[in-house]
Amino acid sequence: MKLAIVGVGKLGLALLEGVTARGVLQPADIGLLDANTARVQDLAARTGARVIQESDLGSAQRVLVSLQPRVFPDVTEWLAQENTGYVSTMAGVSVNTLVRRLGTRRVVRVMPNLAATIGHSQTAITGPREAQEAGDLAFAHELFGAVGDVYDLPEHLFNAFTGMSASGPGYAAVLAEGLADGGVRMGLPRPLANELAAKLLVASGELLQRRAHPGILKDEVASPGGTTIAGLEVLETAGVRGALIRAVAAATRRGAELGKDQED
Ligand SMILES: NC(=O)C1=CN([C@@H]2O[C@H](COP(=O)(O)OP(=O)(O)OC[C@H]3O[C@@H](n4cnc5c(N)ncnc54)[C@H](OP(=O)(O)O)[C@@H]3O)[C@@H](O)[C@H]2O)C=CC1
Ligand SMILES: O=C(O)[C@@H]1CCC=N1
Repeated sequence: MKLAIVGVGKLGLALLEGVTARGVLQPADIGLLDANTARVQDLAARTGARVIQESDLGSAQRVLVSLQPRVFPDVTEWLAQENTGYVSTMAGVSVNTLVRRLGTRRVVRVMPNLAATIGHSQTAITGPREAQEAGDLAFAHELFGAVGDVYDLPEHLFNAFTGMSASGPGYAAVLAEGLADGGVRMGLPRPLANELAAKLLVASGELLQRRAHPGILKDEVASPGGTTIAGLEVLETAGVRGALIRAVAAATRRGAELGKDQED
C-alpha cells in the first residue's frame, strides 16, 4: 500500500479523487481508514481504493493524516508505525507535535484548501530534513500538486496561510451569500441570484489574476458618479476590509490555539 488515508472526510476525499484522477497513484495502492465505516465502504466501492483497519497501517509506505486536530491525541497509539512517512493536513498541529506523537521525524505538514476538490487547492508544505531525505516531502509535493498549487512555506507562516487561504473558501461563500441576498432584496429570484453570485466570484478571480493589484479591477468597474462607487461607499463605511483583515487574524490565532492544545 503506497498511501493510507486516515480520515476520509471532505479533504481526504478531495485528495483521493484528485490523485487517482491524475494517475499519481492507482486506487489499488490506496487504503482508506475512517470512523464512518458505511461511508468509507461506499467511497471504496466508488473509487476502487480499499478499506483498511488500524492493524493494516504497518504495511502503508506513507500515511496521510486528515483527522480533526482534536481527534489526533486519541489515535496516536495505532497511528505511530515504524518505517512510515506521515503527511498531516491538521490545522495548527506543528511539525514538533507530529514528531513527538508519531515518534518519527519523517513528517510533512501541509495546509491545503477545499478547492482541492476541483484541482485548485493552494497547499503550503514544510517538513524536516529527514522527511526530505526519505522522499516524503517530494511525495507530498506530488500528491498535492495533483490537486492544485503547492507552496514551500516556513512553518512560522502556516497559521497565517491557514487563516487566509485554507479558510478562504468559507469567507468567499459568505461574500457570495451576501451578494445573492442583496440581489434577492432588490427583487431577483433566489436561484438566479445564487448562480450570479457564484459565477461572479469565479470570473472576478480570473480577472484579478490578470491584474497586478486588486485595486486596478475595482477602479475599472467603478465609473465616476456611477453605481459601483455608490455600493463601494457602503462597503467602506461598513468596514468590510477591516472585517476581512480581522477575520484572517482571528483564524490565524485560532490555528495557534489548536496547536497549543496539542502541546500538553
Ligand atoms: N475542510 C477544509 O476546508 C480543510 C480542512 N483542513 C484540515 O484537515 C483535517 C480534516 O478536515 P475535514 O476533511 O474538513 O474533516 P472531516 O471532519 O470532514 O473529516 C475527518 C474524518 O475523520 C473521521 N474520523 C473521526 N475520528 C476518527 C478516528 N478515530 N479514526 C478514523 N477516522 C476518524 C471522521 O468521521 P466522522 O465524521 O464519522 O467523525 C471524518 O470522516 C482537519 O484537521 C482540518 O483542520 C485543512 C485545510 C482545509
Ligand atoms: O476551519 C478549520 O479549522 C479548517 C482548517 C482550515 C479550513 N478548515
